[in-house]
This record gives sequence, C-alpha cells and structure tokens, in this order.
Amino acid sequence: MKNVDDLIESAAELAARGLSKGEIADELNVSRETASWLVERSGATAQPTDMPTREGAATPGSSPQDIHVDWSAVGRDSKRMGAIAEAMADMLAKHGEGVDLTIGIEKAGGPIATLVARELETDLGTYTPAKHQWEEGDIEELGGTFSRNFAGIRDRECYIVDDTITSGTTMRETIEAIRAEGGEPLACVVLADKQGLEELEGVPVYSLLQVISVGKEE
Ligand SMILES: O=P(O)(O)OC[C@H]1O[C@H](OP(=O)(O)OP(=O)(O)O)[C@H](O)[C@@H]1O
Repeated sequence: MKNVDDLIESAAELAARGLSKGEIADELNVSRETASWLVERSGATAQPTDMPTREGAATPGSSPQDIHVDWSAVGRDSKRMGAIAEAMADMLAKHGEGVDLTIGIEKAGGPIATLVARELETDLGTYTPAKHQWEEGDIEELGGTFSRNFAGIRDRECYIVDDTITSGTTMRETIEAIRAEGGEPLACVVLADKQGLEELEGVPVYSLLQVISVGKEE
C-alpha cells in the first residue's frame, strides 16, 4: 500500500464486501476513526453495527490524525520476521534473565511473540483482546481471553509483544488483564508506537519505531 488513495480504495472494497468500520480498521491496521474517514472519503457505506468511536474522532470532512503502518514486507517473510523479533527481544533483554514468559496480543502480535519468545528462550502465551469478541453493545462489559493452548500467566513476570500501538487501548487492556490473572508485566514491545509512549500503566514501552506527529492540531 503506497498512499492514502490506495487506502481509500481498499476501504471501499472492504465496505463493499460487507465489513463494518471496525473490521475495516482491523484489516487496514488504522484506528477506527481513520477507517471511518476512509470509508466516507470513498463514498461507500460500511455495515451499520460497529465499534463505538473514541474521543477525538474525525468529523466528516476533516482528515484524521492517524498514520497507517504497513509492515507486510516483514510479516510476509519468516526470515525478516526473525530478524525483527531479534531486535525486539534485544530491547527487552535488559529487564533481566528471570523472565520466562512472553505474551503476544492476537492476532498480529502472536507470530511476532512466538519468535521473540524463541529468541529470549521464554514460554509463550497469547491474549485475545475484548474487541475481537465485540459484536454490538458496550465493549466495557466484555473481557479478553488467554488461550489455554499456550502458557498460563498466574504469578509470573512477563513481556508483552504486539505489532502496533495506535491509541494504546489494546496494550492497556492486556496489561490490566495480565495483572488480574496475578501476572506482572515487566515491559511491552511493539514494532511501531504511534503514541510515542515511554510507559503505560507503569510498564515501560519499547518500540522499534516511534511515530510522532509534528503537525498542528486544527
Ligand atoms: O492501540 P490500539 O488503538 O488498541 O490499536 C492497536 C491494536 O490494533 C491492532 O490490532 P487489530 O485490531 O488490527 O487486530 P489484529 O492484531 O488481529 O490485526 C494492533 O495489532 C494492536 O493490537
């Protein structure tokens, strides 16, 4: 994907296939506000059932403050993924050798976390955020889930791995979910952090790329 016109075209195609704006956001790896804006710009109509928008949503006609991060050149190639995971593991390594668990956030964080866990020689767990279960109604009433096919959390220190931070909602939810299970997140790492965070809920955040907007708010 090269420019915003490609994104608008992709959003139109996904809307034509019957996807909601939330699903289009997931597919294109942009915020829901941006997905909404792309769909509006394309002139298409997305399915009505959708995620609630957050504060700061773009109003119709105004352009959203978001950046699309396309990391598919890495994601499509296991060798490149391995190299990136090595770099991500290196950022976490300073937190000590006692950590023996890495949690990946589904879906995109799962494959990356697998390679990071291999690099760090830790166990592997996965967390599926509440948004993946959302259909309609209040998302606050839903919880995410830890897969039983992977390692358990209870009373263990761990790292958290995902591809991107956009608003930080997913990472914050994952930190809280791990703590609710009795675990202790020591650090998070992502490929790209669009918030430029140093920490979240008291947990250090590392990223290979910090995406920092220098544009003026209108
Ligand atoms: O900081 P936030 O605003 O919460 O957004 C970041 C999240 O959004 C993306 O997931 P997505 O919903 O696209 O799901 P996927 O990982 O299954 O593709 C990304 O993988 C993060 O988990």
